[in-house]
Amino acid sequence: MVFWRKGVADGANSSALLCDPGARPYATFEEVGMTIGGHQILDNISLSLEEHRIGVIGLNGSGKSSFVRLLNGLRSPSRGTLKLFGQIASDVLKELPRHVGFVFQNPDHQAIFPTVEEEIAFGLTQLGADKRESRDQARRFLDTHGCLHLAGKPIAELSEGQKQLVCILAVLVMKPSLLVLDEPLTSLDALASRRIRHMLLSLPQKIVMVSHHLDHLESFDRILWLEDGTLRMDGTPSQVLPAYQADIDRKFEAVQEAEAF
Ligand SMILES: Nc1ncnc2c1ncn2[C@@H]1O[C@H](COP(=O)(O)OP(=O)(O)OP(=O)(O)O)[C@@H](O)[C@H]1O
Repeated sequence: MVFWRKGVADGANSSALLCDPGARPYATFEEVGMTIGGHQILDNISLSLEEHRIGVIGLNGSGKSSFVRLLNGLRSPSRGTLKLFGQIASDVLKELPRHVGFVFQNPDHQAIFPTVEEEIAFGLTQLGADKRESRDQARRFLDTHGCLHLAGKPIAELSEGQKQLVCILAVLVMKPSLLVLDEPLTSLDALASRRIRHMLLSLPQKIVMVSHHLDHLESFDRILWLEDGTLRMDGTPSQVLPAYQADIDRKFEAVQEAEAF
């Protein structure tokens, strides 16, 4: 499923679209913070995003999912200024789903239609295609990606890897300029993970991907390391990944030492 807010801009009124999908940077955070229920989740994030491949890392609860949810309007800042595709994010919430495809860790949180074809077709109807046209387009799209054999299959009967692939295709069919992936490969076996990663890296779309697998991010252009809701480090994989790994090693040793006493 693709997340649409009620009244999303459709094909008929596309002249009213405000976002520039080619904007560089496509996202600008100025002292952005987020508080939910009195709990500070993100604080004082200032950065611009324009690289083709950006990885987001950090320990559990560091704010990665909250951060990437800001990019498609699933979450909103409580403080600071967030601009997406050249516009203040809160001014373009309805338009964001056409530019930002969001893939969740668990396909069961995303797929809502009974069959693969319906899941893929839904996004096309949201873009203005009629039902029949969207079904035809969905089948052609599945064919292009070597998945036509899955078209009529119930999503519930697919393997985890097939489900995740369908979720990614359901987002891609709408040709977003940015793909945001929140740990999309976690439940996949090594082969399925590698195949989907290979497919993702061959896409023309810009990608922001959360991952706990540091080796999956080695070829990326930029890594953001979040810690306790703040940006701890921002740089190339060769700068950030070893520093993050060393920090984990230090924390592990500290816990071991504390437990020894
Ligand atoms: N709706 C919410 N209400 C209250 N607290 C929340 C909410 N969503 C997230 N949090 C808290 O915000 C913090 C960051 O959560 P988030 O899911 O962004 O972290 P994460 O880095 O993605 O974690 P993980 O690696 O475990 O997925 C956590 O302490 C979490 O409990």
